[in-house]
Amino acid sequence: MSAISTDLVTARGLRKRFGAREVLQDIDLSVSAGSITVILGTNGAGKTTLLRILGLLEPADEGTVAYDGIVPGVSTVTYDASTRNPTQDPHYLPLRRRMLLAFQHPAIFSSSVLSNVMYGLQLRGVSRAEAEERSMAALREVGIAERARQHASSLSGGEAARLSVARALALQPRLLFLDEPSASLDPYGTKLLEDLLLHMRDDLGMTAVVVTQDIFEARRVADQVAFLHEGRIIEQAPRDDFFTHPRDDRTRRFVAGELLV
Ligand SMILES: Nc1ncnc2c1ncn2[C@@H]1O[C@H](COP(=O)(O)OP(=O)(O)OP(=O)(O)O)[C@@H](O)[C@H]1O
Repeated sequence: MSAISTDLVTARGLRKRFGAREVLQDIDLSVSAGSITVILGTNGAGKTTLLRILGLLEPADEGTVAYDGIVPGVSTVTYDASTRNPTQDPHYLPLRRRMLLAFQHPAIFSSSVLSNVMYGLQLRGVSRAEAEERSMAALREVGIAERARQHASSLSGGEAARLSVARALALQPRLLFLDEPSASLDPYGTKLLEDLLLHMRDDLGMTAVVVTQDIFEARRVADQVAFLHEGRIIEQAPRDDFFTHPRDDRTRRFVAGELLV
């Protein structure tokens, strides 16, 4: 990460409610360009919902998100809660094309593994030949090139997770959102994923926001850590500060593996 870092994503005052339940409250979050920000939190804390809002898959009820320097030639794209359906709104299309969200159970199209990786590239206007070349290279990097012609629905959970990472590698989005990327990976797959994540940051200049419940994974990959608890960001800090000098007692207890009630 460069010494002078700019914030690529700045969320202010995000709130989200499902029925009577307030799932996110007054969320402020900053994501520096070229960094890996890990969102840690307990089950049901709102991590996936926050990722979906930041990734423009879900509207917030209140608040704004500024995306700086993601769309070429456009300094800032601002999202606010008056947009009811950011997924459909053409205003956000150039922004969405520069972002990729990868979920624990990736959306898999009913076609070959290779086509699943190529799809995003072709959607963005990359020629078929180049898309195939980049996709095969990505599948080799994640270790499932021999599955390229196989039907994607026949992949195991861990292989599907690798397919998600291959999509990111092939596409090289400016901003990558990963939801519990190593949840179904074996130790070798987890190491591969974490190494690729660091490679994407260091060599490809990508910025990532990673949701996990695994504090050890956060220690290994994070530049910044945000702790989300019961819909609120309790603390956001550089990794070492977060783990060695947590400011909030709930963060200290979470990091120590204690039950938060
Ligand atoms: N579409 C929805 N409709 C109603 N409630 C929802 C919806 N999506 C999420 N929730 C609720 O919002 C809360 C936060 O869910 P979310 O998936 O964001 O949490 P999480 O931190 O990712 O949890 P986990 O670690 O268990 O995956 C949960 O109580 C969940 O039941």
